[in-house]
Amino acid sequence: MGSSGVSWKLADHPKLPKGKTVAVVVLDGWGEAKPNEYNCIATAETPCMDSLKKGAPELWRLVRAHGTAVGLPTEDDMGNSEVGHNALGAGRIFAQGAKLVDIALATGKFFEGEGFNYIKESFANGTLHLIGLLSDGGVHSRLDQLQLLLKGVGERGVKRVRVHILTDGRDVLDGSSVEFVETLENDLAKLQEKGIDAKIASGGGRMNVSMDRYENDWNVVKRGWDAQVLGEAPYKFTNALEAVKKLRAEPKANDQYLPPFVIVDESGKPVGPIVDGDAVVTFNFRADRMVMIAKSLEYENFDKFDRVRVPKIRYAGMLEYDGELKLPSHYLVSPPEIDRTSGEYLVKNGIRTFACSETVKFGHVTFFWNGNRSGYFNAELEKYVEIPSDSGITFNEKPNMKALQIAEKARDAILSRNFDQVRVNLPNGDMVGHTGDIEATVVACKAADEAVKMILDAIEQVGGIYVVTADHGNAEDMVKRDKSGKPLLKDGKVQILTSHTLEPVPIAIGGPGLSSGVRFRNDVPSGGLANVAATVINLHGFEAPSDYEQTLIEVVDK
Ligand SMILES: O=C(O)[C@@H](CO)OP(=O)(O)O
Ligand SMILES: [Mn+2]
Ligand SMILES: [Mn+2]
Repeated sequence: MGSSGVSWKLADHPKLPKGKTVAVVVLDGWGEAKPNEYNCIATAETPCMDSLKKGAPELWRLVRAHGTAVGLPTEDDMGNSEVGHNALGAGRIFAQGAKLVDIALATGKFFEGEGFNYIKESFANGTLHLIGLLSDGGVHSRLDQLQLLLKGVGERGVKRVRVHILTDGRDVLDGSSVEFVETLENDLAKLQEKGIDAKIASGGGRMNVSMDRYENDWNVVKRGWDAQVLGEAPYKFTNALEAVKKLRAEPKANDQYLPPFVIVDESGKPVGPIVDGDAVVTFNFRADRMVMIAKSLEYENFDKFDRVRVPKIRYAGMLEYDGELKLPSHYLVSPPEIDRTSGEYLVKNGIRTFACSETVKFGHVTFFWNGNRSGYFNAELEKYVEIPSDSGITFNEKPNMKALQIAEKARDAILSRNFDQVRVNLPNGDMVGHTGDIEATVVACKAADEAVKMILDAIEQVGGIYVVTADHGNAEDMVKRDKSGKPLLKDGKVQILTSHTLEPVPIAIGGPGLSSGVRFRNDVPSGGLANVAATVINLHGFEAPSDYEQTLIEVVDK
């Protein structure tokens, strides 16, 4: 037993040997769907992934990657990277942020906790600012939760509310921002009827304003700061609906990338800069794209950009966004406590681990994989490598991204024989899929397939084992469909789907180091991403902890 009372020692697997190099490849946004013109994976040349599927039927299968299989509230919730990598790494299903906030709101605990009491102190003399993604996508935030929050603060003495909206178009259809703003304006009007001064104060597209992640581009957060805190932005409007409609009318405009704007009164003064004595809530529950803004709002010493004026505020996150950094120090709902992840077990059993991706997904194979924990468990046994992503472009401009460089790093790590597990995330299908550019997404899928090939070749050379899977769907379906599966039209054109999907994802295992007789069991038909951890632990020659979701493999005598 360790000092924490956890017994970290894993039992030897009765049949599987230790000492094989295991490559774990996560294709981001790579689901399985019928081939058709909107399935970029099927359209793309992907000889490597095709051969895994066709080559060994007992070593290829599908696993669930959405809804309750990954801890989301309902089966209508698409998967996403956070919940997907959490499940892959943790081997168990934890109720995720979306669900935890739902429960806290339903039971009323939301309004009784430390975080809420803290911000409430500003209600009498200050303004409450709510900053977050205005969307019902359910990946980072949900509109109905924002509505309940607004109603709740209205009933608890708030006098002045300012909402700083970030438009989506990534987890929901492009163009849907207009309806979301209309809905929000209605809710604010209800508060106004009760005598509460409630308005939208600023806005901008999520990829352009505030929601950067993994320090890819601090300018994104700065643009948000300027609009939300300083009340400065290149565009000024007297009303948010007009703002979104006018900005969308620009050629090539798109909800994800709307420029920052502020709402001003008749005299041209911004209606809601953040000032001393105010309270601020970032209402996204998901962590990755809130860490940077949280730092800018909370840290006294901060040098990522010039904040110009730093108001004394009471700030709370919807959730705690980084458990290691204790960031932010106040939050409304406690995050899932994801403990005893496979990464921690394996390192404590001597498995030397290498993990790599490019910036936009680096935290996925490290932070999310390790249960939302930053840093190493044991720096002597682990190495995490981040390849800088391109910034300031949309990824359809360079759909190959850094797939090749990631694969080269993985190859070198495998061939060095210094690592027992070499884990990567290949972002292409997802990041390019989110742009809605079908041609570019086809190129992206080909690039990801080539990267997989390079890693599998290296595994071949060292006599290792590979596990190739994905975290959720995206590139396999690029069109919005009706219930019967037919593409939905709007103004005579199909509606392009930029979001993730509800599709299952493939998992393939193999390689010269795989013991003969290993095959997928057929008694785990509804297996999901959380079953992968036990599978990988087995392939390293150990039995998984008994409370992990069961392994997907068995070893039959041959
Ligand atoms: O870009 C993101 O933040 C989400 C979509 O909102 O994608 P992923 O879960 O793949 O990171
Ligand atoms: Mn993903
Ligand atoms: Mn994505």
